[in-house]
Amino acid sequence: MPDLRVGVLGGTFDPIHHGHLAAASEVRAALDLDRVLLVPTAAQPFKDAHGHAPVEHRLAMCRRAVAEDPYLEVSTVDIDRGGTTYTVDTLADLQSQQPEARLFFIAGADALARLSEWRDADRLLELATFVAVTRPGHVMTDSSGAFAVVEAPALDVSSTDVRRRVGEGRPIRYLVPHAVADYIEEHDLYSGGRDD
Ligand SMILES: Nc1ncnc2c1ncn2[C@@H]1O[C@H](COP(=O)(O)OP(=O)(O)OP(=O)(O)O)[C@@H](O)[C@H]1O
Ligand SMILES: O=C(O)c1ccc[n+]([C@@H]2O[C@H](COP(=O)([O-])O)[C@@H](O)[C@H]2O)c1
Repeated sequence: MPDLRVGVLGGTFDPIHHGHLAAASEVRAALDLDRVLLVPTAAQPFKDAHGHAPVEHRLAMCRRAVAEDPYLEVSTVDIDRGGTTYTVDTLADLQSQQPEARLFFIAGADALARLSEWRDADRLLELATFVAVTRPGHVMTDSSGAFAVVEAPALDVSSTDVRRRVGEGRPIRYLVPHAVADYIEEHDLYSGGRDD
């Protein structure tokens, strides 16, 4: 039986936006993946977890965002493990859940720029094929050829921008799925104007 080809897009997703979804969708098609898992972090090692929306909200928004795409799924592997989220653990746990899968870890150019500082950086490239996606405003720094590179649709949207807009009372429709915009409104997220 041929290997299952599974993409893994880890993220804080505070909140998930169309840049994430377009990148996941592009990589899935470009690399002929069977599916892409969106994996919300419990606590990203380089970010202050207390500054972020509670994991329940970040997870709920991810679930709403993928509801209508048969190729995208949400995995709670990092949330279930808890503590600080290290990708070396994410990949090991996903591989033991799906021994037949070949994993493709997807990250934007900004995230991969600091890959050498990630836990067990040397081992990571053995656990998955790393896929770098282009992102407006961020230069792809890797010239080692260690990553597969996929040109994502150039959507210049960030979670920081979405949070800031909500805080300023500006629209976020068309930057995030409608179901995510509705969720943010229903739960009054980000209205304090935090922009970290
Ligand atoms: N617009 C985008 N295009 C391509 N990749 C993206 C885009 N936005 C985020 N990514 C990638 O998705 C992954 C998860 O990103 P993350 O959840 O940190 O979103 P973010 O918009 O960068 O958030 P923040 O503004 O809070 O730092 C990272 O690998 C990041 O590089
Ligand atoms: O493993 C690490 O040391 C490590 C350090 C920084 C980021 N990551 C992972 O990179 C992914 C993207 O993170 P972020 O902050 O851009 O959403 C997410 O899955 C993080 O867990 C992982």
